[in-house]
Amino acid sequence: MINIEQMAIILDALPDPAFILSRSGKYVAIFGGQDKRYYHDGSNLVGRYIADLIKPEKANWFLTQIEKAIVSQKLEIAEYELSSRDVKGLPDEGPEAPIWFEGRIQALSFEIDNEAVVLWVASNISERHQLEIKLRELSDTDQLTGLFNRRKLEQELKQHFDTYTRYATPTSLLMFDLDNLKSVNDNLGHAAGDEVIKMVANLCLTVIRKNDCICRFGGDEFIIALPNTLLPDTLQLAQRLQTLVRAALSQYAIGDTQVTVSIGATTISKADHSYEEMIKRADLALYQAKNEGKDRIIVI
Ligand SMILES: Nc1nc2c(ncn2[C@@H]2O[C@H](COP(=O)(O)OP(=O)(O)OP(=O)(O)O)[C@@H](O)[C@H]2O)c(=O)[nH]1
Repeated sequence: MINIEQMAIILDALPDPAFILSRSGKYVAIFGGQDKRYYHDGSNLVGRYIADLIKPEKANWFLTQIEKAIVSQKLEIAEYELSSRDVKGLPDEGPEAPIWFEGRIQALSFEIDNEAVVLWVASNISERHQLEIKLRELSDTDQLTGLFNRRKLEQELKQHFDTYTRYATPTSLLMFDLDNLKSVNDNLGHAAGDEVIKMVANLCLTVIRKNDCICRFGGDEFIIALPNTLLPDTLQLAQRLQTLVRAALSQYAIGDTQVTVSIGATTISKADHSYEEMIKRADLALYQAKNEGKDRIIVI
C-alpha cells in the first residue's frame, strides 16, 4: 500500500505540473513539474488568482477553460502559449522562450472552500508544436522553388472567393507557363532547367506584393493570385514579369529558341460559383496564348 508520505512524494514527482484551480481562478495547489529544463517553479502562485497574475485577455481564456471543464464534467484539452513573463510571480529560472502547453483539464468531484475545482495538467509540447509548424510549411511548399504549392494556393483562393462573395473585393489571377523549357532540358541538361524554374520563381517574388500568393502549380506552370486587384493592375504586373523573364533568361537561349512566358489573365466574376472557375478561365487564356505563338498575355 502507498502511504500518505509516499503519495506526497509521488505528486511532487509528477513529470508535468498539475494545478488545482478553483472556478474563480484561484491556484489552490500545484504538484510536480520540477524539471527546470521544461517548467518554471509555480509554487509562488498558490493562494493567488489568475486574474491578478495574468493579463486580462489570457486570464479570461483560462477562466473560460476552467468553466468549460466544470460544466461538461468531461476531460477538456486545450493548447496554448505562455511565457514566464506572462505570469507575475514566476521565477526566472526555467525555459527562456515561450512554452507551448497542452492543458488537460478535468473537473474534480469535490469543492474546496465552497468552490468547484479542476485538475489542470500542463504538458510542455513546444518541440511537438515546432515540428507541426515545420510539417505544415513542408506540406504547403514546393521543394524546388520554395514557393507555395498547388494545395496551399487552392486554400488561399477558396478564402479569396469567400471574401468576394461577402464583400465583393475582387481577386485576379495570372497563370503562366514557361515557353521552350524542354529545349533547355534537352540541350543544357535538367539541372539548367531547374535553374530556369528557380530564377523565374525568384523574379516573381520581386514583382508581387505582400498579400499576393504565388505558387508553382505544376512542372513549369505557375499561378499568382492577386487579392484586391482589378485587371489593369494585373496586366501591368504580367507585362513586367514578361519583360523581366525575357531579359533574365536570355542566357538560356538555344539558337533562336528563347525561354519566355505565356500568360493567361483573368479576374473574379459575378457569374463564378467557385474559385475553380477562375482557374479554368486562366487556363483557357494560357492555352490561347500558347496557340497564338507563345510569349504573350491573353485575358479572358
Ligand atoms: N528541369 C526541369 N524541367 C521540368 C520540371 N518540371 C517540368 N519540366 C519540364 O518542362 C517541360 C514542360 O513541357 P512543355 O510545357 O511541353 O515544354 P516546353 O518546352 O516548355 O513547351 P511549351 O510550353 O509549348 O513552350 C518538360 O520538358 C518537362 O520535363 C522540373 O522540375 N525541372
